[in-house]
Amino acid sequence: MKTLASSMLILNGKLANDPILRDTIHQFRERGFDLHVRVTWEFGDAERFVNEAHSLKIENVIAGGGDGTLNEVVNGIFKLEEKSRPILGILPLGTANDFATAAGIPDALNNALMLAINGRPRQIDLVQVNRGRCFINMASGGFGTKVTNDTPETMKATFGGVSYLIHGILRLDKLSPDHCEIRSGDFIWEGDALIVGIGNGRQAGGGQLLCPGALINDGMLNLRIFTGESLVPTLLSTLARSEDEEHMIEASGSWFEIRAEHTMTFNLDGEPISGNQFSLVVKPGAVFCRLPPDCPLLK
Ligand SMILES: Nc1ncnc2c1ncn2[C@@H]1O[C@H](COP(=O)(O)OP(=O)(O)OP(=O)(O)O)[C@@H](O)[C@H]1O
Repeated sequence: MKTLASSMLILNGKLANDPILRDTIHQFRERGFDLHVRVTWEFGDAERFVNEAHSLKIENVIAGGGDGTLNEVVNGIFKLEEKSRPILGILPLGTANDFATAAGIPDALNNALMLAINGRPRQIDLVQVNRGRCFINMASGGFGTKVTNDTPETMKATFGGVSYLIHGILRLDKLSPDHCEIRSGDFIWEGDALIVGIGNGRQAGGGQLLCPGALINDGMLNLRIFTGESLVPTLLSTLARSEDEEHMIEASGSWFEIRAEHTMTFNLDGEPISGNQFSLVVKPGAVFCRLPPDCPLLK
């Protein structure tokens, strides 16, 4: 008889007491699933739990939270020796869940948990930044990043994903474009970037479709730059027409380098990183992830 694979759910502590989640986990255990749960309290916990799962030889590690929790779990997995990396599962419980949404992970808790435990594992790319942390979904810079990083928790709790947009519009006057140079192979661009999206996945910042053609198993990154010196008119036209070619630059490559004279902030799956030089390199097929059969992010 085939034994069920063991799984560890690494749950963001903000969500630990949700009664529906508690019920769902109990139901899975009653059905015979070997499901361990660990709850984080702060940054760093998720990675420690990944290490624990690895030493217990647990097959599936499930990120239960938003994009930030997913990023921490992915980084924990990436640091392990490639051959013994556990399989990633995703239980989207955050405010935005940008990666999970674009990947077609079901909203219903029990369906998402079943997929995370039993779905078909697919080999997907990660992206390493400055030879350090990885992201699975997207590096976004400029307007979108400032908004995502500054959006207050109370606003997220009240308005959900839309709060990023509301908060951004409320503080338009304080935002300015980033002057930078971006290159990859033959591609080189220098100018004022309003928003920079470099995607393994497709959307960031609570539903902003920055890299609509990106795939997570093609060994490539998709770049989209929204340009403009005058923030308000450009932003408004960009929001109104997503195919505004005059203000949009696109490229793809297996790596990108970005240089800026001033400090720029990039948001890697929800976690900010600041500096004036960034190198982004695809790590092809770095992790196995359980995804829906019709996942739009797979080629
Ligand atoms: N118990 C906790 N309470 C508050 N924050 C926590 C806790 N445990 C971990 N964290 C931190 O929460 C951040 C990740 O949050 P996560 O992305 O999962 O949720 P979110 O912000 O609601 O989601 P989203 O990014 O989709 O808006 C990480 O920086 C992590 O270190």
